[in-house]
Amino acid sequence: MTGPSNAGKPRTLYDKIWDAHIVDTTDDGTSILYIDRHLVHEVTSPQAFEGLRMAGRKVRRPDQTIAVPDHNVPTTADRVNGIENPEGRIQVAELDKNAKEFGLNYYPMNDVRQGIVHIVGPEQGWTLPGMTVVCGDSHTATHGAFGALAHGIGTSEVEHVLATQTLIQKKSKNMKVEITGKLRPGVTAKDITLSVIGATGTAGGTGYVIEYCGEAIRDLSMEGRMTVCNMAIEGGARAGLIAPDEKTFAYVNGRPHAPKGAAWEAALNWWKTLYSDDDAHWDKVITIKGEDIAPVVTWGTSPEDVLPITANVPAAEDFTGGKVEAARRSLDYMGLTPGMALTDIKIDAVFIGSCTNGRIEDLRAAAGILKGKKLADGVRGMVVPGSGLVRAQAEEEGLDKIFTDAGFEWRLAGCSMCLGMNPDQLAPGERCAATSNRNFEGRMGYKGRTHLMSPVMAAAAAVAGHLVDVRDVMVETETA
Ligand SMILES: CC(C)[C@H](C(=O)O)[C@@H](O)C(=O)O
Ligand code: SF4
Repeated sequence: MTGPSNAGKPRTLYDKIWDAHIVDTTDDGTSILYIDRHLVHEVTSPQAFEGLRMAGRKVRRPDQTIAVPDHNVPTTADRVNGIENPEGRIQVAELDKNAKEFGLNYYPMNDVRQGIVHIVGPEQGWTLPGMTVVCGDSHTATHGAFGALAHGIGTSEVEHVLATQTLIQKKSKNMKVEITGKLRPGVTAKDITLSVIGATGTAGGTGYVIEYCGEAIRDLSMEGRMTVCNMAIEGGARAGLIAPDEKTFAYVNGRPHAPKGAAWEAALNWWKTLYSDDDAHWDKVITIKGEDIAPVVTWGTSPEDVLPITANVPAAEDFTGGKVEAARRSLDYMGLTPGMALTDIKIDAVFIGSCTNGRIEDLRAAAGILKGKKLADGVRGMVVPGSGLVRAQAEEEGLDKIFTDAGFEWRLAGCSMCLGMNPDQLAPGERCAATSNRNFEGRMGYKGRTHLMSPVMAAAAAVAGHLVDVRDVMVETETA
């Protein structure tokens, strides 16, 4: 067995967390990592629990395993009977059975703490700096915002982690994405993360763990940092990380499962060592000026199909190689004419929610634009808080009223329309301004069309009835 041997050498944040979790490493560099927190949802866990049961094994650390249904749950009042698809009903019932049988930390559908797994984890203080966090879900990258090494795993790995609280991994390379300086008004964390993917492509991060840094990242709230890390996976990276700082500690402090008293002080001492050393080695570095980032929207069916809202819809010929055909297909699916202004794209629906942008700050930002306004004629809108607690907080602040007055539906927590695994779906051909993270063909409903953007951009589009530059709306509001 080889233990951490890099102490003393300059290391990145990723190196430090990795080294601190090695149980063993073989000669080919494959390691067994200790896993601190294991989140499970209903979609990718039933077979893992079944495998465990068949092997006569138990969950190694039920106290560190957190279960919550999110993908299939209806966001309307009748949660239990509202699950239309039989498979979804079985998945939710299985999670309920497994969570109880194995004694997991469990937030069932009728618990106010239920919500999207990546919103519940941080909210409950399960996600802490320096931890390894895994879940059978690609957007586990979200938790990297706390300076935790967090990534998705497959169902067989879910079973392995359940049984052993460890994971077999090869180390990724180190990539630094620096966003320098300040963001301009109207530009948000979502614009940062989409712009990075626009610059690097969906494969740009393949083989890497990304650390996001720079003034514009430091300036973000924890909510914004989660939005950035959430989409690291869309850029192909294994995980995204942001070094913890005072904002991180303040967010974590006092959460139900955060350490308390002397344990808090000890944790804080370790967390304060979690940054990349000055002369640490980076395998790839990308630098983007914060002031160069504009509010962006996607025009195609891949998150890399992204442009500033001031641009026109591109033509397939604007691309090279395999991207030409991909762009042609995207444009055809999205029903767009090359050369038309992005702001001329009319929408039928607006979805504000998901693990990318379903937190309280996102709802506040959207409500800020929607206050005293109405959804454009013929446009339907849905606001889906990321958790029951986000929903309660929003109601306390009167945000629900702003949304319903504007004509939006105010729903219960879940993945909702982000992934049409539940009753919330687009109708064929419907075009949606969405705050989620994937614009794949049919994801939000058969033949549905998705344009990804920030909450303020989605809110502005809701009022206009077409994609619009939120900065124009902000100017109107200021001068009104
Ligand atoms: C269902 C789940 C496995 C999937 C994921 O891994 O990301 C989903 O959350 C998604 O966003 O597509
Ligand atoms: S909200 Fe969307 S992206 Fe997030 S876990 Fe649910 S389906 Fe996946």
